[in-house]
Amino acid sequence: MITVDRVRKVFTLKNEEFVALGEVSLELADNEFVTVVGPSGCGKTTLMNILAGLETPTSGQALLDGEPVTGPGPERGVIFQQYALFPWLTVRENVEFGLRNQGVPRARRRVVADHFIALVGLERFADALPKTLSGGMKQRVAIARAYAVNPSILLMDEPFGAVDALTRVRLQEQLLATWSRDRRTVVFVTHDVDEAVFLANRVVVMAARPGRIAEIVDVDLPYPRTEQIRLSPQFTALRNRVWSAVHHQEPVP
Ligand SMILES: Nc1ncnc2c1ncn2[C@@H]1O[C@H](COP(=O)(O)OP(=O)(O)OP(=O)(O)O)[C@@H](O)[C@H]1O
Repeated sequence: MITVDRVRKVFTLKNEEFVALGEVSLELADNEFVTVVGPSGCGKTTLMNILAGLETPTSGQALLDGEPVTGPGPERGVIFQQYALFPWLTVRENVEFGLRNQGVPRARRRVVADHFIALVGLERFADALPKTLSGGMKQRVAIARAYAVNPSILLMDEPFGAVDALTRVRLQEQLLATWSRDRRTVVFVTHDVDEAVFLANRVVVMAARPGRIAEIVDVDLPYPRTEQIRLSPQFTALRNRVWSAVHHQEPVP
């Protein structure tokens, strides 16, 4: 279980304090798929960085199964938009990297890496260096690399932001297929309300100034999420509800 317990994050810039996160509290059960949406600057990335152990809260804490998060850990796979690949390693070597750290034997590493490279549709580029790939392709390598080490928690911050619309739908479907086969906890930040509703069993809507949770919407649509579900009136109703929670926020005086 992930617990966010009264987390506050204040940044100080030129002696001015900026409250990126007010008191945010949230509990995520194991194997939940939670998406986080909200206007720019509402603290989504700050929250993810705190869960990833890359940033410490000013007060309050994040806990994993009751243990405070004090840094990154192998049980948390991180896929952030800015999360860079190693430029001197090929696609396959990048995907194998975490497995190598875990001491997985060479032959097994290759099988696992090739499986996830195929899952993101990059078989033909397994021996290529990152600099020869487009932004969206690099992001797919980062996804394959995170999946390969099989973390129990996936933290994804706008992972599909840089990919084209068609690839995006394909990656959404693959992510859900992987998650359905092999459930794990996913926290997924997006700007895209449709994506938030399509993927999640709960959508956390955040508001800005100070960053806080505005509303949590349960998405009681069955999995697998099919195109039929995407086109259903229930989906549209939920999407409209999340949309208005994001776009019609009362400014804080
Ligand atoms: N290291 C930092 N120093 C100072 N201010 C920061 C820092 N990191 C974030 N902030 C500020 O905190 C606020 C929240 O930033 P954050 O990146 O978490 O928002 P976000 O919801 O992810 O935004 P976006 O959707 O635009 O990525 C922003 O106003 C940002 O300027």
